[in-house]
Amino acid sequence: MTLVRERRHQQALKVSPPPAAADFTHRSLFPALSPASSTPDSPGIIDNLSDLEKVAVLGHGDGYGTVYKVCHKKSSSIYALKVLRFDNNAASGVLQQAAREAEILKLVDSPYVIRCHGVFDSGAFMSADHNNEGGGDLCFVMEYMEGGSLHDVLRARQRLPENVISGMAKRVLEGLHYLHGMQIVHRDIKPSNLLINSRGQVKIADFGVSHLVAGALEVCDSYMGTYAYMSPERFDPERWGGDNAADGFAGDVWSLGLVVLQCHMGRFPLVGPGQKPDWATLMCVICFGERLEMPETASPELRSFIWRCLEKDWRKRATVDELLHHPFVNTTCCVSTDHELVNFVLPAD
Ligand SMILES: Nc1ncnc2c1ncn2[C@@H]1O[C@H](COP(=O)(O)OP(=O)(O)OP(=O)(O)O)[C@@H](O)[C@H]1O
Repeated sequence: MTLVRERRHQQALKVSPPPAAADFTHRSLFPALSPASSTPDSPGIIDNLSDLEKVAVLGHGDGYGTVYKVCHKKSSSIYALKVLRFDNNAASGVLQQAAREAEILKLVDSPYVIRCHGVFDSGAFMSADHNNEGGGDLCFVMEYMEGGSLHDVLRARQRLPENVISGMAKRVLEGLHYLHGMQIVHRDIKPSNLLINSRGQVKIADFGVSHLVAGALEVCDSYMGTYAYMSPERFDPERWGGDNAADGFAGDVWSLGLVVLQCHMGRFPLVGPGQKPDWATLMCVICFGERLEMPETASPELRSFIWRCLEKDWRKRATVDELLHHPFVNTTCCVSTDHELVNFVLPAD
């Protein structure tokens, strides 16, 4: 409990940005990202941000980011544009996060992970909305996911039926399998980072806190993502033997298990109904509490799946490979097809 007492002052659900890195400035970040790149199968090559027209605001991130629905004027294709705005005082941790997201997005190419069609470092796009205070924008042109996030779906539907949960879980596992194969640990799997399109495809988004396990992009070990979905070994590495390398993959599995349980229960599972998950409560439940009781309303397959994900000792927790063979995501009659999933998520008006 000493740890709880020591850290009780940290009430926010977000980890603070890492300390400033001496050599990480606007100068070293932005030139590395220009010019924008387009993938070969993008519907139209996006040469310039002025090719895009704002259609609507899709959502806001943690204070630095806004996501717009945009139209590519030449091809009439629709994209999502995530704009991260920095002023001259932007903390270097935020710049690191943005650079990390850009670098990782450039590497990934999977039907289970959000596709990035280009990264721009211009201030032009936001200049109509904001006073130009000498800062800059980092803009990610991403595929547009019409169904929004799983967070939006849960807000509208509360609980999801098991076939929809298993269909979603299977797709997220495929995405994690791909990312982990690239030595990328996501570190922030949560409902608002799982997006759904009009074909019923579920894709992993938001690489702000992702982490390449090996290689030059391993820039910050202490920046870890949202507390609420954080595994015991990431919350309290000393007690649970976290070492920031091997356990990283297991941490993504824990987060997926919590998301799956939340989809079944219709609320965040680690605190009581209506209770806010503050830091101290989460610490107690995740690091010191007993293993969660599996809900009796769930099928044996679902209970077993969640049980294997929420094993507190990361060395005994299921791997993504094991879970891909689990009956919960492999019983044909129970796993929703893309068609069933999209009908549930995007019901006809
Ligand atoms: N590619 C996309 N297509 C459609 N909607 C999107 C897309 N990307 C993001 N959104 C919407 O915009 C919202 C904000 O996304 P953003 O990535 O900025 O932050 P977040 O994931 O909600 O929060 P955080 O900053 O904590 O990660 C999402 O919750 C989602 O509803």
